[in-house]
Parts: sequence; structure tokens; C-alpha cells
Amino acid sequence: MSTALSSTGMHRAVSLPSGADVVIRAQGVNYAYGSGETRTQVLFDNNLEISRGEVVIMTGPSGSGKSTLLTLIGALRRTQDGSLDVLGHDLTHADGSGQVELRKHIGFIFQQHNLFSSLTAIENVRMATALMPGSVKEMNARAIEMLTKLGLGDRIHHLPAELSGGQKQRVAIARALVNRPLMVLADEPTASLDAESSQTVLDLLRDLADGQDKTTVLLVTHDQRVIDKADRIVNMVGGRIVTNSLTRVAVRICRALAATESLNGLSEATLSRIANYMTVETCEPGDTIVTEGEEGDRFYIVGTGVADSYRDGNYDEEKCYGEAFGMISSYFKRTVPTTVVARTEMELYVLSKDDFLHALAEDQSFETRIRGLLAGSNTAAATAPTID
Ligand SMILES: Nc1ncnc2c1ncn2[C@@H]1O[C@H](COP(=O)(O)OP(=O)(O)OP(=O)(O)O)[C@@H](O)[C@H]1O
Repeated sequence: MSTALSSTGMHRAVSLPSGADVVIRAQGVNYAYGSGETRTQVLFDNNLEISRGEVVIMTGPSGSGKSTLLTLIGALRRTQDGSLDVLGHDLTHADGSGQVELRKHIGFIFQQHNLFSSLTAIENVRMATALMPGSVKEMNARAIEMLTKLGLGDRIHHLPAELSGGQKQRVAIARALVNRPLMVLADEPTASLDAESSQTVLDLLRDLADGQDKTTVLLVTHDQRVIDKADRIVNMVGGRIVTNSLTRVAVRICRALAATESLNGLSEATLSRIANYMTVETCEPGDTIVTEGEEGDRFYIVGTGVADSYRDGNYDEEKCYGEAFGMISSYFKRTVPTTVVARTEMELYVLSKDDFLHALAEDQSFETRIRGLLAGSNTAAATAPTID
């Protein structure tokens, strides 16, 4: 039996796998508006890496600097301090023409759709295709295809004044996407859309990211519906990125925690706080994950796959989705109660000792639940805890 578990992704401190095609790299980015006495710094030491094909949401309170960072990444304003590399363009030293060159590869979607009022929907979209080489016929076909995808096939010859707010926004989205940009930067793209249109736009963005172009999408939004479509959430507060987490992993961990019997009844907020402290590991059939009688320093929750647990050398039970095992010996003053061996490939959600203590500090009810969970998995009673 081997014990080779591998970490597939840190949930909190996101580090991209080596070899990931990084298309946005910000290091130590600061930004200030105004000068002299009116100078106000609004971005502080921001570091961010986004790889090709990721859909990333930026959230945070009003005034936290999301739009400023987005416009710096889109070369719509000049980088002042720190280094910023976007799609291979070094924006730290870019002049005006370097900025324009980069912007050709980016589709921008803003709340103010800025359509030309004297041009029809298709003419507005065609304005963007003029930037790229191609025949008129081809450009028309592309514009019609994109408008149709966005549910505007029967509105292509309408002027903006003849369209609703949501329809105008969709024309602007079609214009941003028609050139198949390498990157989409969007500020509240679904704000003026109804539920169905929002879903269409989000599906389209997700498809672009998953498709052969592997478009990278960075969205500023407060729209909760976007979370299911995103790979990552970057949260900004007071001009700083404060968390940077993988959403799909977060959602998977939350669901597994919610399915864990002893954690039943903990609020969604508590579960998502605990999930924030967990990391993901994978293992192969035959891997021994924990060994009875050893000092343990981790709890595990089964995400996918099945394991077998053994006590005193005898078969004990099966561990499947949402079930927990492991031990934090220094806290609970107990050794690991069972040996657990993977029967299949598995995805495990792991809480290390330090992260367990952090999670406890945030929510004491979690400790009570973990005690309940341990009571169900071992005959020895837990003694009073001492934090090492
Ligand atoms: N052109 C400007 N001149 C001076 N200050 C500005 C300017 N634009 C933004 N600010 C200030 O910079 C800070 C960050 O603003 P920014 O628009 O980037 O935040 P935000 O997180 O996008 O906010 P919101 O969610 O309300 O759009 C705010 O304090 C804002 O008042």
C-alpha cells in the first residue's frame, strides 16, 4: 500500500499549476487618483495570476477598487506602480500604441453600453468587426450569428431607441464578443438583464472559456447567479485583494460538508467558512490515507470515491461521500481511531490542524459537531482539549 496522496489545488491561496498559461499577472500593483494634495491611493499591493480559459469573478464592496483594477488590466488606464503583464503585453512600460494593440484582443462589456444611436443592432456589432480582417460577407455572418446566440435574431435591424435596456446590453455584449477576443473584461454585464437573458450571457461566456479559443473572462459582479459559472472568486476590500478562491472546489466542498451527518444543521455561512479552510487531495486505489494508532493531524471528508476502514485489524465500515475520518491528536488527545484505505480513486477534502484551529476560532459550534462526529467513530471519550 502506498501513501501517495496528491494535492490537486489549494482552496484558499490559489497557486496555478506549473505550466499554466498565465495571461494576467499583476505584482505589487498600486494605483492613485489625483495628484499633490488631492492624490488618493485606491489600490494597494495587488497580486493576481489568471490563466487562459479561466472565468474569474471580482466582488467586493462599492469603492473597493474593482473597476480600477479591471481598467488597468484592460489597458484603459496607465499602470503607475507595480508590474502588470496581460496577454504577453508588459503594461508596466507600455506606451499608448502598446495599450491600443492589447485592447484589440479584449472584449469590453460595461454597464453603459455606448451604442451608436444612429446605427442598427447589426451595424453596431459590425463596427467591432471592422477592427479585424475579413470579407464583408463573413463579418455580417459573424455579427448575425452572435446576435442570434444572444436571442436578438429578430432585432438585428432595430435602432437602439427601439430596443429595451436589456436588449441594448445584449447588443453591446455581441459587439464585445464578435471578434472572438482572447479575453473578456466585464463590469456588471448582467445588471440590466432578466434571469433568462443573464443565463444566456453567462452560458455563452462559459462556453467561450471552455471552447477551443479558451477565452479568459474576468467579471466584476455582485450577481450570485454567476458563481456557478465561475472558476474563481477574487474578493477586494479597501483596494486590496483579500481572498482568491476556487469556486467550483468551494461549491463541491460545501456540498460534501452539508452531507456530513454530524455537521447537519450548521448554517450555510458556517459551512462555507469551514470549506474556506479546506484543501483538496486525490488518492489512488490502495493508498493508505490514515493509520490506526498513529498521531494524526488532519480530518478528511470524502468528496468522491469509496474507502474501507479497519479497526484492530478487522474490517469496520465503508467511507463514502460526506463521511469523515482522521484525527487531530494534539487537540483531541487521541490517536487515529481507524486505518482508512482507498478502494477507488478518491477526492478528499482535508482540514489540517492549523486550519481546524482557525475554523474553531471563527465558530465554536463547529468544535461541538466535530466532537459528535468523533463520538460516533471511536469508543474512547475525548478528553478536555489543549491547544498545542
Ligand atoms: N476617476 C476617478 N477619480 C478619483 N477617484 C476615483 C475615480 N474613479 C474611482 N475613484 C475612487 O477610487 C476608489 C475605487 O473605485 P472603483 O470604481 O475602482 O471601485 P469599485 O469597487 O469598482 O466600486 P463600485 O462597485 O461602486 O463600482 C473609490 O474610492 C472611488 O471613489
